[in-house]
Amino acid sequence: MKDSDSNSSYSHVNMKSAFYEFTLNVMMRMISGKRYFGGDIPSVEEEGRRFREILDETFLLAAPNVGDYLPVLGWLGVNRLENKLVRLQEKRDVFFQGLIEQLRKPKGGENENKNKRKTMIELLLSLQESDPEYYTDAMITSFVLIGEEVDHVARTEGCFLPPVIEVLLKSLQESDPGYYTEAMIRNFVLVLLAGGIDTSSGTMEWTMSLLLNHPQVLEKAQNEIDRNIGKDRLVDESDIPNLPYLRCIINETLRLYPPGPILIPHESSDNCVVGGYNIPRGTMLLVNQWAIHHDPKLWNKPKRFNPERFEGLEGTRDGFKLMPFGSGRRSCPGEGRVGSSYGWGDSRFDHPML
Ligand code: HEM
Repeated sequence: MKDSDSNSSYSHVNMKSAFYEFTLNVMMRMISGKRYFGGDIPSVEEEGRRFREILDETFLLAAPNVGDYLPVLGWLGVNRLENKLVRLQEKRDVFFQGLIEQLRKPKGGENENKNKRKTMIELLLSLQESDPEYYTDAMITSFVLIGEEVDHVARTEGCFLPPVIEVLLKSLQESDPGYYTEAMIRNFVLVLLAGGIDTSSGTMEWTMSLLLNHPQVLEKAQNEIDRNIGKDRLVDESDIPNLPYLRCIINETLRLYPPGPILIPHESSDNCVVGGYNIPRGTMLLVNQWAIHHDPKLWNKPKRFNPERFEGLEGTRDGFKLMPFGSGRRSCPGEGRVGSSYGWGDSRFDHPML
């Protein structure tokens, strides 16, 4: 890959680390306002690496648990999963409490106020003045923190979103300390990070691998970027809606290599019938999304990487045939972000290769 920092020609790039660090930076900026990698501050990078170890351990312990299928093993304490989970939770608590404390520290006087970003609540209150019926107090206090609407507000007001932890601490915890406890904030942040980092960086890695192995698709994607963006600047997040072929590539990558091949285990809240089988209430259900995405009855030549099959499709789902973000109430809340930040990340890596 061409090295943008030097006049010299090409250098080897470890794409796995590059995508992981990029995604971790994006997520951490959103959540705590921090950037771990690429800033040349060793102590901050060290904190990033510590966090990565915590995430790796979380995924190792979240792998299918044999005790779920053979409960007797769990009773005998064969893999001591519960002890390991308790120890991991202690480690995670220390890490996230540290993040909370850093953001709680009072920040410097007047200068800080001059450059201060508007908080999300301030933005919403200014909108309330123009449209009080829609932006009611109840709507503002219950506003979903991560969502398209918030993005929209920030964009139309032309400012950045304040970090999620700051909003949780400053506004929500102050207004309802009984509900927004520090344990709740720590776990909320952990779920967002655990759900968002490996899924996004892994998908970027698969996309790059597929593109390098299908040069004609890469060329078509580059032509689309040239036509719509030009060669004088890098792709920006707001360009993504003008890059429909890139969207097809993302969908085809997610079809072939969904980061959650059996989604997250669900539990039936009532007796129900699925595909003719009676499912009692309280049964653990796994959806084999991998099998659906590769089913020859649903897809023409399912093993082939063929982004064109998604031409004309808006979004990232096609009925129940394509559902890389799951479905229903517990589907992925990050879906809206993924098309923009992940597509943007990948296209930035595509672009310098021209
Ligand atoms: C390529 C990127 C991503 C993919 C393919 C993906 C996929 C998924 C899938 C399949 C589920 C389980 C849905 C189900 O069981 O029905 C899920 C859940 C979840 N995802 Fe994502 N995700 C991605 C990125 C993100 C991002 C960026 C975030 C955070 C901003 C995120 C946060 C979450 C959370 C919090 C859940 C749990 C939702 C719940 O249990 O109610 N994900 N994701």
